[in-house]
Amino acid sequence: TRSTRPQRMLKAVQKNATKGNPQSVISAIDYFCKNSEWAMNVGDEKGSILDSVVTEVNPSTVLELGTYCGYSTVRIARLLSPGTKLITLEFNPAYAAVARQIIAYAGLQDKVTLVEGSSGEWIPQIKERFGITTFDFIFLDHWKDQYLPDIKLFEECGLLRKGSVLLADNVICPGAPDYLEYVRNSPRYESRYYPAHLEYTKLEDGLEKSVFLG
Ligand SMILES: O=c1[nH]cnc2c(O)cc(-c3ccc(F)cc3)c(Cl)c12
Ligand SMILES: [Mg+2]
Repeated sequence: TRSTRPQRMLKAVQKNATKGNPQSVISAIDYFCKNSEWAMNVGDEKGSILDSVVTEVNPSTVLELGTYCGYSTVRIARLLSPGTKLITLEFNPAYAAVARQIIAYAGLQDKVTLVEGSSGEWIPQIKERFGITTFDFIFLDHWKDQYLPDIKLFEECGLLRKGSVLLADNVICPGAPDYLEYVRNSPRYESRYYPAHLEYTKLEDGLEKSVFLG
């Protein structure tokens, strides 16, 4: 049967990237998406903004919602201090299977814990399962309708501390208007929009960075 787009992306990484070299994996995926098939990775333009926020925060505890093929997982993990690990949640088992291989090809498997399941199911279990008290950095890149319920769940589960940084992809395209309204109007967050474009296109999109004020 015909391969899937994530499987073709993995083949492109294995063909064009250098094992153990995260930057070459990132470049190989961007090349594949620009020249062969569009795919919903955060991409190089928004990815550079992601890099700058991760570098600024220099987090000890990191959560990513929405692994897909692991492109942003690799972008984040390559910037973490030695000994720091990130947890990434993926609902789709086929995506998770490809992501594990792409993360391993980049040589970052020891810095990543990939969990298969839904954010709603897993967020309440994180403290006890992973010994986390609060997250320094959270990247929301799963399903737009889940952004708002999940940020409320973070608050309810006591997973945020004064200064926790949440960065959300796709707040314009496909768009998360209820999430934006919440973080921009809540007195508990300081929010800022980073304008950019939908990955590999000229369509408007951007990232929303929200700092929890406690
Ligand atoms: O579902 C998504 N999760 C995480 N990131 C996503 C993303 O970066 C882009 C898109 C998207 C946007 C426009 C379009 F025409 C088709 C797909 C989606 Cl749908 C997601
Ligand atoms: Mg996205």
